[in-house]
Amino acid sequence: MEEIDHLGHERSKIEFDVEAMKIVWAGSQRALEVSDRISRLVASDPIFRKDDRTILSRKELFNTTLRKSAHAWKRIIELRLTEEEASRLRFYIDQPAFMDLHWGMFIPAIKGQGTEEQQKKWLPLAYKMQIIGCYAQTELGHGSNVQGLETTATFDPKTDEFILHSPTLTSSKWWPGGLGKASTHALIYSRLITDGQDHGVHGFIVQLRSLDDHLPLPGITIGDIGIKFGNGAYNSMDNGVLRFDHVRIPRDQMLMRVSQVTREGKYLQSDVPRQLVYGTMVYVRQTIVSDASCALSRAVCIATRYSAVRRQFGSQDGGPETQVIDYKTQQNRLFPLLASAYAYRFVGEWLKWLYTDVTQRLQANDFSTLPEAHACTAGLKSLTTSATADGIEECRKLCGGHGYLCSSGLPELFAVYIPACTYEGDNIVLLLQVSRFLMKTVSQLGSGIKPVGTTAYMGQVEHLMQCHCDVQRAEDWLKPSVILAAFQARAARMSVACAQNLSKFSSQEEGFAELSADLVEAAVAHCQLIVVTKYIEKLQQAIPGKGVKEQLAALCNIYALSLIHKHQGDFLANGCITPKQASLVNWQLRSLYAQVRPNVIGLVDAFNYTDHYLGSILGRYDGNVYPKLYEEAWKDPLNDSVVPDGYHEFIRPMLKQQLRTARL
Ligand SMILES: CCCCCCCCCC/C=C\CCCCCCCCCC(=O)SCCNC(=O)CCNC(=O)[C@H](O)C(C)(C)COP(=O)(O)OP(=O)(O)OC[C@H]1O[C@@H](n2cnc3c(N)ncnc32)[C@H](O)[C@@H]1OP(=O)(O)O
Ligand SMILES: Cc1cc2nc3c(=O)[nH]c(=O)nc-3n(C[C@H](O)[C@H](O)[C@H](O)COP(=O)(O)OP(=O)(O)OC[C@H]3O[C@@H](n4cnc5c(N)ncnc54)[C@H](O)[C@@H]3O)c2cc1C
Repeated sequence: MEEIDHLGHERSKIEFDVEAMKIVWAGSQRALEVSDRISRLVASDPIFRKDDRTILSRKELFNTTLRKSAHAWKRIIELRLTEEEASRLRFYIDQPAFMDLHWGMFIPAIKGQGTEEQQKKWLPLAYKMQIIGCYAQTELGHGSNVQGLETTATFDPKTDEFILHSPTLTSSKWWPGGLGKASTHALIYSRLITDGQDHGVHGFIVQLRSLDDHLPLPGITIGDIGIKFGNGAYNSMDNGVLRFDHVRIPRDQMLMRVSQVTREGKYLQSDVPRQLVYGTMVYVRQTIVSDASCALSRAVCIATRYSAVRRQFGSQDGGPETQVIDYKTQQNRLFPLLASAYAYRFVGEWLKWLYTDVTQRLQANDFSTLPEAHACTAGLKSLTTSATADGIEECRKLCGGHGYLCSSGLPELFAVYIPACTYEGDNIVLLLQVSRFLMKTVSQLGSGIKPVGTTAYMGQVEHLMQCHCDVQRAEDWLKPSVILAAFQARAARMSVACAQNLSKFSSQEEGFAELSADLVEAAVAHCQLIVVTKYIEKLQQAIPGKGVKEQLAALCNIYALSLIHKHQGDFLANGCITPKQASLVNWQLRSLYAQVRPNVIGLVDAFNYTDHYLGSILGRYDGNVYPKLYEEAWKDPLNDSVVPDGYHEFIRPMLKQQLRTARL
C-alpha cells in the first residue's frame, strides 16, 4: 500500500535546505553520514527493539540491557566500528546501561587520574571489556559534599596494601550505575589514611566480583538499590549499593597522578592541583550539555510534528479545523524550546572545544584555565538540564491528552531524563560553584587581573553598570550587538549587586549562605549569556545551504528574546531595559514566530531522527498518528482477553451484590 505523508503539505512549504541543516546539526557531512548509517543499523536490528520497554518487569528490562549491551559489543567488533561509530551506536540504542559508566566514567577516570604505568595496566583490559568498571563516589550519606565521604582506604605498610572499609551505614556506596549487578571493578572514592593521618578523598581501583563466576569477592556486600521513577526509563540501569569489610588491595591500585603513597607509607602531593581528582566530573558534565540538546530536540520533534497534525476548533464553512501549531499560545510555548535545542547544540560544541583545550593544557602542566572549565561545565550542565527537563514536560502538555500515553514516547523520555538535574552534581550546588567563580572575578576587578574567556565582559564593568539599551523599534532587537549588550549588562549588574551585598556580612561564608538564592540567579544570568554569545559566534561562521543561516538566526533571536521576556524582572529591575523596550521584545517575538512557522517541520526533520529512535506515535515522520494510536492500543496486554482476568473474582460478585441490594 502506498504510504501517505500526512505532513507533506507542511514539508512543501519549507523555505530552506533541510539537507544542509542536517549537516549543521550533526556537526559535519561525515558526522551526518555516520549518524545516519548507525541509526538505520540500530532501527533494523530486532534485538534493539524498545517499544515494549514500559511493560517489562524490572528483571526482564535488565535482561534486555544485558542482551543489548552484549549484542552491541559483538556488532562493534564484527563491524570494526570506530569510537565515534560505537558512541553513535550507544546513542541510538537509547537504553541507559552499565556500559555508559564503564566507557563514560571508569575509563576517563583512569586516563585522567592514573599514572602512565597504571594506564598501561588497566586501560587495555577495560578497552577489551575484559573487566567492567563503574564510578563509585556517592554514598548513602553524602553525594554533593564529596569531602564528606566516609569510606576509608588505610595504608598498611606491613603488607604494602590499602584496606578499604565502610565504617558506618551512611558510608555505603549508593547510586553508582553499573555497580548493582554488572561491574567487576569500580573506581572507589575514599578517604586516604596513612599513619593515622586523613589526606581527604582519593580514587582507588577495586575488584568487586570474581572474573570466573561473578560472585562478590570476600568482604564485599553488593546489590541493586531498587526501582526508580517511571516505567522503563532509568530502570534498565543497575544503580548499586556496596559495603566493604576490611578489603585489601595492592598499593598500586590508588590512582597516583595527583598524589602518591610510597612503599614506606609517605604521602606525596605532586604539583598537579588537587581538583584533578574531580576531573572526570568535568568531562561528563561537558557531555551532558550535548545530551541536553538531544533530549530536548527529541521532545520538540514529537511535539512539533504532532502539533501540525492535531486540529481543534476554528472550522469555517465545513472546512478543516485549525492546526494547533497555528495557535499563538502553542507557538509561544513550543518555538522557544525548538530554539533552545539548537542553542544547546552549539554551546555543547563549544564546550567540547573548551574541554579539549583544557585537557591539552593540563597535559602540558598548564592549569590556568581549569577554574573556567569547571565553572562553564558546571553552569552549563545545570542550565541546560533544568531547561530540558522542564521542556520535555512542556512538550508533553503541548500534545494534550495523547502526550500522557507511553506510546507518545514523552513519559519515558521525561522519566529517563530528569535525573540529569541531579546526577553529576545537583543543579543548585553546581550553580553555587559558578557564583563563587563570579564573585572571585568581581573581587579581582580592581587588582589589575584582567578577566578573560567567558568573564571577559566583566572587564567593561563600569560601562556595563551604566549603559542604556539602544532599542527604539521592535526590529532593533534583531541586532546581535543589542542583544549581547543587554545580556552582558544584566549578568554584570547581578554579579556586582551580589558582591556588594556580600561585603555587608562579617564573613564570606555567612554572606554566601544568606544570599545563595541571589547568587544562583546571578549564575543563571551568566550562563545564559554564554549560550547567547556562543550562538551569535556560530552565526558569524560561514554556513552553507539555501536559507539555513536565516533560519538559524531567527532561532537565535527567539532564544535570546524569549529569555529576555521570561526574565524581564531581572532586566527591568537592573535598569538594563525600559518597560517600553520589554514590550517591543514581545512584538519582535511574534514576528519571529511567523517567520519560522512555515519551516518548523523542516527544522525538526533536520535532527534526522528515525522513528525507532523517537519511539513516538505522535512524532512519526509521516504524521500518520490516529490509525497507529488506534492500532497500538490493541497491543496492550490488558486487551489480550475481552473479559479481564479477575472478572469472576471481583467484578461479577460486586455486580451481583448490587443487584441484590437494588431488589431489596
Ligand atoms: C555499547 C557499547 C558502547 C561503547 C561506547 C559507549 C560510549 C558511552 C559514552 C558515554 C559517555 C558519557 C556518559 C556518561 C554517563 C553519565 C550517566 C550519569 C552518571 C552519573 C554519575 C554521577 O553522578 S558521579 C557523582 C557525581 N557527583 C558530583 O557531581 C558531586 C558534586 N559535588 C562536587 O562536585 C564537589 O564536591 C563540589 C564542587 C560541589 C564542592 O567540592 P569541595 O567542597 O571540594 O569544593 P570547594 O567548594 O571547597 O572547592 C574547592 C576548589 O575546587 C574547585 N573545584 C571544585 N570542583 C572542581 C572541578 N570539578 N574541577 C576543577 N575545580 C573544581 C572549586 O571551584 C574551588 O576552587 P577555589 O575557589 O579556587 O578554591
Ligand atoms: C540516576 C542517578 C545515577 C547516579 N549515578 C551515579 C554514579 O554512577 N556514581 C556516583 O558516584 N553517583 C551517582 N549518582 C549520585 C549523584 O551524583 C548524586 O545524587 C548527586 O551528586 C546529588 O547528591 P545528593 O544525592 O547528595 O544530593 P543532596 O546534596 O543531598 O541534595 C539534596 C538537596 O539539598 C540541596 N543542597 C545540597 N547542598 C547544598 C548547598 N551547599 N547549598 C544549597 N543547597 C544544597 C540540593 O540542591 C538538593 O535540593 C547518581 C544519581 C542518580 C539519581
